[in-house]
Amino acid sequence: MSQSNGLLVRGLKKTYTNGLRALDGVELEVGPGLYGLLGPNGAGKSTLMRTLATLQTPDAGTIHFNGLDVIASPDGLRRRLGYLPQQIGAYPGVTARSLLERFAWLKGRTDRREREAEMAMLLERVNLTDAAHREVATYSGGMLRRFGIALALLGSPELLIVDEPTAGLDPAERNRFHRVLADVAAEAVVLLSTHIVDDIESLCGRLSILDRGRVVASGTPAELIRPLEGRTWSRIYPRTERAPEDVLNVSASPEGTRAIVIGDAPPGEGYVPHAPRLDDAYHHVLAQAQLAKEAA
Ligand SMILES: Nc1ncnc2c1ncn2[C@@H]1O[C@H](COP(=O)(O)OP(=O)(O)OP(=O)(O)O)[C@@H](O)[C@H]1O
Repeated sequence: MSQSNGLLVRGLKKTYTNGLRALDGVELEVGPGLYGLLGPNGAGKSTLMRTLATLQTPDAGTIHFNGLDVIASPDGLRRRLGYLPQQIGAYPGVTARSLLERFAWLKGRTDRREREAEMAMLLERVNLTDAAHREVATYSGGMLRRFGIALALLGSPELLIVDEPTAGLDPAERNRFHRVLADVAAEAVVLLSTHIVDDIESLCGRLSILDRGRVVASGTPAELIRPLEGRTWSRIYPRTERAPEDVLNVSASPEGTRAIVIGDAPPGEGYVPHAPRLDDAYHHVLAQAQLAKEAA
């Protein structure tokens, strides 16, 4: 990718004052559309998102967005940025409409007609037109998330950063939220951070996996799954039997525990071919990263 197209991150490092190294040389290339950032708890996703959103400064490395040097000119990015943090405030006693209006003012929308037109368009886009006169504090988790998107989209950002958006949402709200994001991604670069693999698999054309402050894999879901094709096997262990722990992935199933292993042949009695999914590739990449760390 050229520096003038999308988000380009090189060698990004951040160590907190307590000595914790949260970013350890992050390399990332994010083009137009929806890009996923996946990683276990503590991998550094939020630190990376806050740094990209210019809310904290890195110790080293570079960030460019559409040719702009973000570290040298954070205000230049802020004008083009929408950021949806993990939590948005509840603002007791304030309706969604009036809160949106206040934020629109802050974004420089001083012309009343323009402001009203943009607000109406955004409320419609996130499906909250009918609920715009309700207090934000009375919104459900899903409505709050969608309202957060409307706030983040004020000023038509070219880059939208979304941190852990669907935790705690019911499936219908989650789908609705995904549709809004996919819609936005038709016109902007959208970076979505989560530890929910299914969200990325169903939404993102490309993704990176972050582990201990480093990007350990990047590609399309199909590219990340490909090395496992024809090499994964599964077996359900009934509750009376102990499932092995040193496998690629273990999960609960109604009949017991499902164990998934990698190998060129079935590892033993009762194993059947398993069609690998992004979840398996994710565990494989993390296990490889752990082995590489131990060998170093
Ligand atoms: N302000 C801070 N001071 C010290 N350590 C911090 C600070 N913020 C985060 N950390 C630590 O940095 C590491 C990365 O945290 P971060 O929140 O970026 O990870 P994450 O991938 O977003 O995790 P999660 O999915 O749990 O939100 C963690 O070990 C965390 O405890």
